Amino acid sequence: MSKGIYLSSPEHYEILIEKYDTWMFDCDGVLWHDDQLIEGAAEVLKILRTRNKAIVFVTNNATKSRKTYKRKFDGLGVEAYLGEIFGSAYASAVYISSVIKLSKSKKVYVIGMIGIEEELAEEGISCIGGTDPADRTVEPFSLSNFTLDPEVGAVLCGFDPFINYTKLSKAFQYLSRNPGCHFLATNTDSSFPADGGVLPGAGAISAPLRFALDKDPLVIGKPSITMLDCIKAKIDFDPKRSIMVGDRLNTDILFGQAGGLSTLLVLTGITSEKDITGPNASSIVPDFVTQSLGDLRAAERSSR
Ligand SMILES: O=C(O)[C@H](O)[C@H](O)COP(=O)(O)O
Ligand SMILES: [Mg+2]
Repeated sequence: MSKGIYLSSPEHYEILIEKYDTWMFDCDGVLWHDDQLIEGAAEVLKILRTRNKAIVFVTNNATKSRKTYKRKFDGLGVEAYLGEIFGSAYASAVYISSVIKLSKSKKVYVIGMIGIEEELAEEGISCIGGTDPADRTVEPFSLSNFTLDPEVGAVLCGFDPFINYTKLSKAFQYLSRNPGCHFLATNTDSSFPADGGVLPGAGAISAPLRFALDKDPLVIGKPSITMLDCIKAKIDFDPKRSIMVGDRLNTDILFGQAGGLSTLLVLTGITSEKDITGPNASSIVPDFVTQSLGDLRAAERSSR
């Protein structure tokens, strides 16, 4: 089973940089862990910009809006522009407004963070739930205290560290009692690489709802082509001259492959060596593999 071309020499990295005009980067596990930049990542982005490469950031992390991500990049001293940033909260809000075309009189019940609320507001879509303190209760949920809001036309579920039985029960009411209510998920990553280890991801937040409803949501984020459509609506690129750099096989690499891009897997996030070699290797095979994005700094030395 081919396991992708392991890059190791400065020449390898130089050839790779020369070969692609558009570089799409996953964020968690590629550029950073939480607020800790991965060594060399910022330098590599600088090298690519000096080589006139197009840069796109594509994250399934729905906790932040594009504007908040721009502030995060600024705070970390990493050059980035709002138009380069695509998060699953943004893609979900665009999907609801432009594809579903949810009436402006309708609302979205949100399981998730302020990133989703801000992107929905940008699209002129009202929402309830989300960061509402009333939903963050530890009190048991009772239907006697619940009134279904007839204006809720969609439930959008993203990463929510305040997940609880109340949030799940309210979402369950909207989805089980209104057959026309859309069930959407920003992404279904099972876990994510945090600073210091791995934590349950957005997929672990929506899993109880999927089980209770015996129904899967429409997933907006990687590997869904919906996320790529959102990028294509804003950025022209030639998939044959583009590469997707990610740390997760079943989101980032599948996303790149679905879009006809080349793919580079880095081992600084979720995927480790044992996932791509040996008897239990995944059937998802990236084009290229390297330990860390920072390895591409070596290209500079070979081009001197
Ligand atoms: O759990 C999540 O929401 C995602 O796993 C996490 O945020 C991944 O973000 P990405 O690696 O796509 O930047
Ligand atoms: Mg990642």
